[in-house]
Amino acid sequence: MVSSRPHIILSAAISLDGKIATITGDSALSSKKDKIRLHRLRSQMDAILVGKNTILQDNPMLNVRYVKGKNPIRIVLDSLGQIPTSSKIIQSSHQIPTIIAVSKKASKKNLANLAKFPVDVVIAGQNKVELKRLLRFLHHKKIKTILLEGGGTTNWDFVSQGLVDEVVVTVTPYLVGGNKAKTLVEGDGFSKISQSLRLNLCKITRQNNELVLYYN
Ligand SMILES: NC(=O)c1ccc[n+]([C@@H]2O[C@H](COP(=O)([O-])OP(=O)(O)OC[C@H]3O[C@@H](n4cnc5c(N)ncnc54)[C@H](O)[C@@H]3O)[C@@H](O)[C@H]2O)c1
Ligand SMILES: Nc1nc(=O)c(N)c(NC[C@H](O)[C@H](O)[C@H](O)COP(=O)(O)O)[nH]1
Repeated sequence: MVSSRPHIILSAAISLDGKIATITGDSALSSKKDKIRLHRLRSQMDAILVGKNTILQDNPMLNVRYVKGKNPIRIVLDSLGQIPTSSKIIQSSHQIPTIIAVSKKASKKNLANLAKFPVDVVIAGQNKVELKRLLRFLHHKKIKTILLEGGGTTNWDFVSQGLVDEVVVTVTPYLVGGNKAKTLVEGDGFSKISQSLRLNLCKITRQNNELVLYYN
């Protein structure tokens, strides 16, 4: 069957207790070896997608720098178009193609600020970004594969709509606790295990103190 949307791989590092960051938002969980593995995976993807909070918290580059390889297109979900133009992703948009997906709720002022940079602003949805609509657009733009790099809120949006095809999770040797610390998948959650997304474990690799789990 020919798919009408990109293939989506959810990727993250988690603590042993399933968190993707501490209560203060510190997400430096991966070892250097894991970052090298992640960047190799990034270089094989057409695009990387994250939610706005990950940009605010981590100010990531979302590029390939620990290995040689091509940079994927970067996509940020940001309903209101509030991402600061001082963020690394906007500041480096001259070098790496960058898409900001917003809804019709984004203010003219925010859109005008973004328009000062060579970012592609895509309006897809009334209040939030309608993921299926955005994915259709990306598919037309020849984006066949997306690495979904969180955070937990964005992961839930994709999981709850049946839009995750694979999961690659690095289990790191930390117990961080905190009932408000973000977990791999946030949102309302499924009520029943029988309704939740069930995957098949297809590969495990060990990197010293970490395990990388591959599910599809
Ligand atoms: N350990 C890891 O692998 C990893 C990976 C990514 C992020 N993180 C951490 O996760 C935390 C952030 O996670 P989070 O759950 O707070 O936020 P998030 O990064 O998922 O961003 C959520 C925001 O993205 C936007 N968004 C999401 N879905 C949208 C949609 N459908 N339409 C429009 N906008 C949408 C909204 O503004 C929403 O508030 C940070 O602390 C970050 O460090 C960790
Ligand atoms: N595999 C993985 N291990 C981590 O320890 C971690 N924090 C992330 N998190 C993904 C998230 O998107 C981060 O913001 C980027 O990993 C930072 O991205 P850059 O290095 O600046 O490209 N992913």
